[in-house]
Amino acid sequence: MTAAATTTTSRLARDPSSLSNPDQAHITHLFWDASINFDEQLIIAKATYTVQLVGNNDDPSSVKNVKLDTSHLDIHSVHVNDTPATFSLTVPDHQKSHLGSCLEIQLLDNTLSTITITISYTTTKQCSAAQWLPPAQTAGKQHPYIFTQCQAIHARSLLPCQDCPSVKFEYEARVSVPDWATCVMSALSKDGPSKNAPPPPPTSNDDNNNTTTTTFHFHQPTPIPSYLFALAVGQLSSMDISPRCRVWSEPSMVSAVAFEFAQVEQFLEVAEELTLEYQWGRYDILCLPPSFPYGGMENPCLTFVTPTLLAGDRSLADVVAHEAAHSWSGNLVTNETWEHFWLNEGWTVFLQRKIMAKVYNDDKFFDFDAIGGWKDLKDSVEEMPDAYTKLIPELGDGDPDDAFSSIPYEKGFNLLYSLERMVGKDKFGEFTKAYFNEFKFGVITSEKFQNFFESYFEGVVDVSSFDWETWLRQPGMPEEPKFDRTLSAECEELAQAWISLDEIEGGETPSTNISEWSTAQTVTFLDALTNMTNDRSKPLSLETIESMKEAYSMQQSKNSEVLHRFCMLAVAAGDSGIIPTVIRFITTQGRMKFVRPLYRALYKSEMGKEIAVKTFLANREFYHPIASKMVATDMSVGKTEEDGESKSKKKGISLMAVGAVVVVAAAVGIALRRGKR
Ligand SMILES: CC/C=C\C/C=C\C[C@@H](O)/C=C/C=C/C=C\[C@@H](O)CCCC(=O)O
Ligand SMILES: [Zn+2]
Repeated sequence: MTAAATTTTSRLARDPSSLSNPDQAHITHLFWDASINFDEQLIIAKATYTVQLVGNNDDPSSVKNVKLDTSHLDIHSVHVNDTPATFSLTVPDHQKSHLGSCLEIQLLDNTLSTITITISYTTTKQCSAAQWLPPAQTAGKQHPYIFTQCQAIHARSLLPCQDCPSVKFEYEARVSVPDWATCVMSALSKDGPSKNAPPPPPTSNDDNNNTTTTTFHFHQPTPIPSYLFALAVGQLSSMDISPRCRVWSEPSMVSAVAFEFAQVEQFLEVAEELTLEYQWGRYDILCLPPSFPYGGMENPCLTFVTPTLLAGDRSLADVVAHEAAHSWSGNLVTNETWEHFWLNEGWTVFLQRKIMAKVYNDDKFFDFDAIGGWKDLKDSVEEMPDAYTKLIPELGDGDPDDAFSSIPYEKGFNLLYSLERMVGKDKFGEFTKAYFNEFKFGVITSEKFQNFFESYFEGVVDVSSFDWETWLRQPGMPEEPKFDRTLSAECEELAQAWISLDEIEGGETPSTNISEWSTAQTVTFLDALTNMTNDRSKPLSLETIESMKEAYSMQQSKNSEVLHRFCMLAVAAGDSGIIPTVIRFITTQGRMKFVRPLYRALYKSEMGKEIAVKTFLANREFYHPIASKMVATDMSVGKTEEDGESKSKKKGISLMAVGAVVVVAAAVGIALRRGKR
């Protein structure tokens, strides 16, 4: 490990998203002993932490307490060095409920620099990190399922921790589950004959409920921040796709998942050429049930992905390239606080585009994909408050989930792209390797990044003209770079042709045959068309939408990216015929990238406002708690159904007056998920 590897907490910026005190003490190791109780939908756990005390002037005896983040945990007991300890939980601030309560553990007469803290606790129904799925929400329909999503600050609802990315710890885990289930974690298995083998059923015993259980064992020897702690338990199968890569999913999907992500070994090899050797041993992929709220989550050793990537033709596998790239940017070099999130995501998008350009053997793909990213950036800048359009957002004690958008991804990418253009590709390639090598196992801020860049190029290239201040601290869009539009031109021309048809009465339907186009081309066409309608501040007409349906049948697309974009255009056009398709789409998968804009668009439209609220209320249990919270906020729906109704009524929406079409359409979602198609 390099010097950056040591977490020198005294020099860390204060993290506004955590109530813990890492400047006084930090966790270096966790042993997590947990039992998954599907009947009660809770986790009963004992967490044992090795904690290094720092204190004032490096005097451990000055540390009076250790403060940990928790959220809705039932804490049963706390021991310090095997002796019962006094602890208290602060009352959560309702204005900042995402921060949870601080667990303060008193240290008495301590002179040791390293102590052990053991906490017995149980999670509760309010655990925002976990979604407990009933059998009906799984592909197999036989058994329940649980999965977690901790980024950004949900780990505290799963275990007491220093829920700030600046604190990195190794972990070991022993997880007891029903004997039909398999447990996977963001770690290496200790159960197989070798660490690479799928775990055989390890030990069996009877727990208190007389259910036969199996215990799985894991270790994560590379220190991780709390947001990368992850777990899934369900009926799972696996298939090897390379010596270090295996896919996991419910049994009926595993071949499809193996086919879709077969390129992952190649992604890793290209990423290694761009950065440095892969550090995590294994790179496995878990394809989750459809309510997983993100495209992918870079949990170390085990990326989590949404099944909406299963297009059947590998056309959406760039999300896996993205998650694989996080093995360096984010997981190895980690944003010190969430205000520097762009360093996780901007770098990851940059590496992802380099990887895909190499895999497609086409340099021009880099700009082609960046053009799509530019549109996402524009949309986010229009939608988000100014404070969140800065690359270093003013997060304060606001909820990081509220600040999440494409901005850190795409503005961050464009900052790196401008730097690359300034110094040249070759030099930037060398800088990339130097950067990951310097900060691996450590944490990074925007200031550290700027300093490292400037000193790296000192005397080599004049980089003094780069306007860091505007890039990092000013709101809004950066200046648009001159992207190479060779690959996008045809897609943009077709979009222009549809706009012309839309504007000229009796015009000709464009004749371009797109049946052989790649998904990326189709998506670029739809993005360009959306951009053009936004620029002229007028949606497409109903006639144009009808002609598009006839020409391309995108309303029936099996590709989630294509279907999503077409649905957005049709809703904006006021096409009530698209509503059943939209409802089916937003009630059979819970990926926020698709679900949130569609709910918002429906909610904004005259035809869809009541439908949106009613559909959400009828299906809210289907969504992961994070998605449910975000959609509810987007539509000002309250926490409970009654609350939602009263809030909606205050906004002038009568939920009683929902038409038959709405009820039928909402039922479609439920029936489809129950497999009644
Ligand atoms: C500037 C914002 C500051 C902090 C926010 C950090 C995390 C926020 C949070 O809401 C978690 C995000 C997790 C993202 C996981 C995966 C994404 O790459 C998915 C992107 C969308 C998709 O493809 O579905
Ligand atoms: Zn990412």
